[in-house]
Amino acid sequence: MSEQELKALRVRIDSLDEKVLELISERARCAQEVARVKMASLAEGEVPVFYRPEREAQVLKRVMERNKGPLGNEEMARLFREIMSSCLALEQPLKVAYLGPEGTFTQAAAMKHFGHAVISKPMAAIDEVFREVAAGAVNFGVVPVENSTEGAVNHTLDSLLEHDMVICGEVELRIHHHLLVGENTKTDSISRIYSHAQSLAQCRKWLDAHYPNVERVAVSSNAEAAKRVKGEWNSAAIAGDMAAGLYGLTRLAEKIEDRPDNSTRFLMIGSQEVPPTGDDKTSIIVSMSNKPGALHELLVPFHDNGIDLTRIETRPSRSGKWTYVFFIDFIGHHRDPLVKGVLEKISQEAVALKVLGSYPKAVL
Ligand SMILES: O=C(O)C(=O)C[C@]1(C(=O)O)C=C[C@@H](O)C=C1
Repeated sequence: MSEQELKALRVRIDSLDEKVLELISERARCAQEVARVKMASLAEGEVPVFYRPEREAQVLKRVMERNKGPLGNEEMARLFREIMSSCLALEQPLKVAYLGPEGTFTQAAAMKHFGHAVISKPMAAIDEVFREVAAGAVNFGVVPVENSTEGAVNHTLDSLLEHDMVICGEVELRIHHHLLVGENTKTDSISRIYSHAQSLAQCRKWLDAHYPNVERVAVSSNAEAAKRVKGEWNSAAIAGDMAAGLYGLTRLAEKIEDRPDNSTRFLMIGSQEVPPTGDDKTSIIVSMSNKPGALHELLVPFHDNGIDLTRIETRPSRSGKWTYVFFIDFIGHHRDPLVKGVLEKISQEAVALKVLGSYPKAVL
């Protein structure tokens, strides 16, 4: 390519950037207008709701449907995700608490869902995220709920039982783990590997094969593990890209998770009910009486109405020995007439039924 050709293409890019810039600014002014309309149409004492997850899901889906390339759908949606995040920040900067410290996969999930224009607050434990949301100190919380290799995150399920929260969104993240060391580490004398218990479990076979005699130490998060090894000489951490970058660690081995499709699903919790989008999921907790066939009774209405269950999890109930509650996720919104009917049928048989929330299926 000649210098002249390159110059001409850059002139074209400059001119396109000017147009993109003007269009993004016009969109941002439009969002400011939306905020004005929302404020103007409030009834006496009503609180404005600026964040609209159902609308955001619609915008991102539309972008993906209309995208003709060469950028991929996910890539294009990610760009629009950030534009929308900045537009929302003009209306109201969202405050989001997540399972910290900085650099956790939960932080990455929060950014994937809300974009980077939010004010984010790392919390030390899952329960603290719930308490922060319950206290109204933040608009939303982000917590992990299940991993494709290791299963349920029980702390989150138990917190959902204890607190009155609304689930208003979900996001899935591919989880890649690396073995990380600080600059002073003697790599041939590693005697200890830190990580979160779930991450150690997700890399169990790799660790058995490569570091069978090294002590595995479970800490509160993999970002915490990364933070610790920064100053230590004989230790390594298992953590992801964000933590590696944040603490300036070197990757001794990359993508060491036992399953290449290792993914984690995260929930957005808050107090805002989300209207139907036509492509939603609902999460409920049900407790049935301890009698034969109870689980069958619970599942029949779903089957009879052709409603897809996406997950069912059992946890001991807090109210009696050997009694259980079921966490169920299914396709549909609790305002859909079909779903309404199923929930009514279940509540006739159940000891207790709580709808945790209906929310758009993850777009990104
Ligand atoms: O449509 C709205 O209600 C808006 O506030 C606009 C907008 C957007 O930028 O498209 C911004 C924030 C909302 O969460 C959803 C969409």
